[in-house]
Amino acid sequence: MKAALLQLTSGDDPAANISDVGARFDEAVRLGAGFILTPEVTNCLSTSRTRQKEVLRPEAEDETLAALREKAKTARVWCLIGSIALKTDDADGRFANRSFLIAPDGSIAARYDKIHMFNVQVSETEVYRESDGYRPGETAVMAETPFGTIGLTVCYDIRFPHLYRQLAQEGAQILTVPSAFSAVTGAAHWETLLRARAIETGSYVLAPAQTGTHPATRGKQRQTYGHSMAIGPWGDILADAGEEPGVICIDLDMKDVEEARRRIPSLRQANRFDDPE
Ligand SMILES: O=C(O)CNC(=O)[C@H](CS)NC(=O)CCC(=O)C(=O)O
Repeated sequence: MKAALLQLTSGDDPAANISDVGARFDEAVRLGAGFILTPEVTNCLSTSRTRQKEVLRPEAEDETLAALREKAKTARVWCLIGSIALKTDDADGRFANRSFLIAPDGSIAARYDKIHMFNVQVSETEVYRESDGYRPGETAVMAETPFGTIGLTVCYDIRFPHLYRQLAQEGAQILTVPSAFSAVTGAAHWETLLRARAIETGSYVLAPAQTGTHPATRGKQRQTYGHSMAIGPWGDILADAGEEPGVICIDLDMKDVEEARRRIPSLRQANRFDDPE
């Protein structure tokens, strides 16, 4: 199975983002991809709560979701929409940061709400409080496909290794980590975190990412790190998209997952530290 990771510079105008991701999606189909993955907040990357309230929609009304379902159906491909920011019925008015797996008939095969919120002071001037705007998810999600079992995660989840170990122990072979990583932490940690999760779990790690300076009609512009990456189950970097928007492709073969886990069986060995008694 050929997988394509789309690297985007989404702004805060969902209509513009749909035409951008649509063009990259078509390019991936032309390249022969049967599984196409998009980054976190494919529909709207914004630093303004006011803007988000104006343009975000509930799941049933979201046009990015509808457009990508239609495109997956027309091309008969699988699609992991890294995430869509959505309105919810949350009492505090918080949004969901939700990842979707779309099947080749256009149906929604799985949904996952990002569990770990990016509440971090990256530097003196760069502070994130994701849980102010988003309601965190509470459950891990896996989905079977004909080319492998997928464990769905998003961005900051990458820093919580127990989630990945649990997904892999329960059968996931491909771990998806769509992201909008900050430029500062990306340079320091991104590649190492992705490769570590692949090595620890003997799994593919597919991380389509946002890149560059994101256009904003309201609020501050944000910078993201780019370097969308596909890591093999032995920890090797199979592809790196660099800093420009674009498409990278790799071949997925679950025999490589089996082989990595045969050589290093740590996934099957006990967590001896869980219970020191
Ligand atoms: O804000 C939105 O609309 C969508 N959410 C994101 O972009 C999130 C929260 S700001 N980004 C991350 O989790 C980056 C993590 C990161 O950079 C790290 O772990 O170092």
